Order: sequence, then C-alpha cells, then structure tokens
Amino acid sequence: MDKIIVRGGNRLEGSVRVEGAKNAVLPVITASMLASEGISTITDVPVLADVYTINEVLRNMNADVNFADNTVTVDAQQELTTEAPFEHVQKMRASVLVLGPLLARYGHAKVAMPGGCAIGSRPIDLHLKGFEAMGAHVHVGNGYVEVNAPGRLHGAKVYLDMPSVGATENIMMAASLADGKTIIENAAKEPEIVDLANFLNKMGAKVVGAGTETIRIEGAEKMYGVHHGIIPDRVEAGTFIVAGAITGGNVLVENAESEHLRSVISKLEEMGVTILEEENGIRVIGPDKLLATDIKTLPHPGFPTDMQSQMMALMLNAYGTSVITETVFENRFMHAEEFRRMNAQMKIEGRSVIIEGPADLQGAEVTATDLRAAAALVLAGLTADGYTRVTELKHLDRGYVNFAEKLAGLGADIERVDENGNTVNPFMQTEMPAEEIVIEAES
Ligand SMILES: CC(=O)N[C@H]1[C@@H](OP(=O)(O)OP(=O)(O)OC[C@H]2O[C@@H](n3ccc(=O)[nH]c3=O)[C@H](O)[C@@H]2O)O[C@H](CO)[C@@H](O)[C@@H]1O
Ligand SMILES: C=C(OP(=O)(O)O)C(=O)O
Repeated sequence: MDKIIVRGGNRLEGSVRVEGAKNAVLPVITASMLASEGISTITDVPVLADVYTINEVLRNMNADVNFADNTVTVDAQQELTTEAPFEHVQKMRASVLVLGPLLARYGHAKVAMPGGCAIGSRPIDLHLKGFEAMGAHVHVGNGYVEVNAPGRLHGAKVYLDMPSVGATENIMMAASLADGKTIIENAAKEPEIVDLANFLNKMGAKVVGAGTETIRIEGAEKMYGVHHGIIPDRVEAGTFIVAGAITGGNVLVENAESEHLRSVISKLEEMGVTILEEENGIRVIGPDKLLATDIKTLPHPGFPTDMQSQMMALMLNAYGTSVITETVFENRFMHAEEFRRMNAQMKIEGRSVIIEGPADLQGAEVTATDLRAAAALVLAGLTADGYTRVTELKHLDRGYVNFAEKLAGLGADIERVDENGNTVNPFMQTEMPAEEIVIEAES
C-alpha cells in the first residue's frame, strides 16, 4: 500500500500547473453518450482514477472509449447497453450520471444505488424526481434503481429542494433529448454546470441560464459528437493556493481561474494571505502570521465543501479561534480525528468545528478518509515538526494528478513510496490502458 511521506518546514516557491477539472470531465464523458452521430473528443482531461472508472463504465455499455495524451474520445454511435453495475458505482458515485443520458436516448437505464460514503449519506432522490417530472417511471429494488420512459421524455418544470450538482447535471442531460422545454429551478450554479451546458450546446441542445438558479433546456431531436476542452480544476487550484499560504511561500498556480475561486480567495485574504491575479494564473504569497477566520460551506458561489478540509489544515496554523461550519454534507469531518493525531486542538459541535490555533503540529501516521482529506493531511504535514505519513492514497488518486511530485517541484520534502519503500508515481504513464490500473473501491 502506497504512502506519502512528508517532512514539514520547507517554504514552497515556484509554479505549478492545474489540470482539467475532475468534476467537469465526469459529466461531460457521460453526456457524450447522447451523441448518436459523430465522435466526441474531450481534451484537458486529468489522468485520474475517476476518469479511468467512468471510461470503464462507458466501455461496459458498449461505447468505444480511448484515453491518451489527456484526451478522451467517445464513440457512442452504435447501440449501447443501459446498465451500470454495483462494481462501478461503488468505486465512484458519479457513475449515476449515466442515468440521464441513457434514459433520454433509450428510454431505459438501470444503475446500482449509490450508498452513503465517508462524507455522509448521499441520496439521489432529486435526480429521480426530475426524471419523473419528465414522464419516467422509477423503480428501486434489489440494490438497483431502474428508470423507464415509455416513448420520449417530455420537457417539464423541475424545482430542486436543494441545488444539487449531480441532480442538475442528470436532469440537464436527460432534457437535452426530451421533447420540448425543461426548466430547472433552484439549479446548482457551479462552474462545472456551465462547462456541461457548453458541451451540450455544442452537441445540439439549447441550454440557457447555466450558472444561474434557473436553467432552460430545449431538447434536440438528435445530438452529435463534438470537441470540448475541460475547464481548470478549481479545487486542485485551491489546494495549491493553500499549500503556498500554509508554508509562507510564493507560488504561481498556473491555469487557475480566479472567477471560480472568489469565496476561497476572499477568505484567504482575510487570513492575511496575498493573492495576485496574474495573466497565466493566481500567485499566492503566504504571510509571516496567518490570522484565524470562520467559514461556512455552501453551494456555489458560497465556500466549496471540497475545500473545507484543506482550510482546516490552514486554520490549524492561524493565530486565534477559527470556526468551520459544514452545511453541504452531513458528515464531512472525519479528517478532524486524523489532524488530532498530529496534535491539533479542536472541538466538534454538531455541524461545526472550533479550531484553536496555531497548533504545534507534529508529524504522525495518518489515514486519508476521502480525497480532499488526503490532500489536507499532506498540507498539514508541510508545516508539522518531523515526518507525516499519509496512507489510503486510493482516495487521493481519485482527484489529484501527481500530487506529491507537484509539491516536490515547489520545494517540499515529500515522497510517495510503496510498501517496500520504493518511490512510486502511479499516473506518470499517462497512456496506461485502463485494464492495467487496479482501482480500489471508494469507502
Ligand atoms: C462528481 C462531482 O461533481 N462531485 C461533486 C458534487 O457531488 P454531488 O453531485 O453528489 O453533490 P450534490 O450537490 O448532489 O449534493 C449536495 C447535497 O445534496 C444532497 N442531495 C443530493 C442529491 C439528491 O438527490 N438528494 C440530496 O439530498 C446530498 O446528500 C448533499 O448533502 O457536488 C458536491 C457539492 O458541491 C461536491 O462536493 C462533489 O465534489
Ligand atoms: C466529494 C468529492 O467528489 P465525489 O462527489 O466524486 O465523491 C470531491 O471531489 O471532493
């Protein structure tokens, strides 16, 4: 089992490039199944375990998928099958994003029910409510959800009780081939929603309002394979911004899109971090003394839950009392226990964590509980006294490309090793066929 070993104390300097966004590429790849004519070419694709998993899901459905040189091509012109088994859904919950495209194109889809995971219960009731409004019948049984639409889906008005990212995406994809107009109210506004809408528009649908709370989709008769470049990963960017700030460093995060990171930037500025928007990215200059602040995670444009654990690492190094309130997921504080192993002082009260800083962080053996926790523990290790060893890197590999190598490039004392202590890099071989990668299940 691989682990990352990091010794704290080095100030990070230099530049690091952000990859394409994991949370944008996964729905775009599933949306490519809507194209019954032409091949989709998706560029700026990060070499992540999740991308291999979604490619496998599509191949399993008879789509012809290739992945090389950060480019995925999907040929879905032939007849596809319409089922995603448990073995895929358990690896990655985003597999449920095949439901919308398959339902729209074939009037049928069957996917294993995603259970809860390390960050809490994650139901898909809002996805299903949207499909039902468009004329589909939903049946849940034997661990599967099966959706049937006799005839073509029809446009509908769908109000989401909360702005779920996945539900917005699934309903947008289903509506793209439906008869008539669909209106999604209280839709998610994340940048990845806009990226998906841009892809669907190129394919032949008419999606208006993505990025606002009301999205209107005029269904197309047929959709076509097109070329699409994926937006930069705002969470990876935010993670490297925190890496610069936490070490008092000076780092240029290339390809970072400041428009997507407003809430993160403004909180870091409150903490005394200097953020400069430069032509090719965001420069972060860490202060001598970080100041405490409070954050509350919210749907976009609020503070992203996917940056919560990295902020916890930063707040542990700040002077004063910081409070984090997690409102998006019900149980996303598993990493707090791991930080405690590193001598962090904090108290969990319901949905909030109260952090007393600065902590005298000490290197320890810690376990990643989800992908952002994995990154956050490494960030804390950058400032801890001595060596921190982070295990369960299967989580990290879902969302970060060459994380240890990128940090080493900025001057961190860090290495990824296998169980024999040999240096490893799982994703340097970017053209490795999916079959050769063994991806363990998400917890
Ligand atoms: C692959 C991907 O893009 N993942 C992101 C996506 O996840 P995902 O799309 O799963 O997140 P959602 O926005 O759907 O979930 C937000 C909240 O809504 C709840 N909910 C969701 C759907 C539903 O039908 N019923 C329901 O109650 C969830 O339990 C959760 O508490 O958005 C999250 C919130 O920004 C991010 O943390 C994830 O990184
Ligand atoms: C929670 C995340 O992803 P997923 O929804 O794929 O589990 C994440 O990217 O932090």
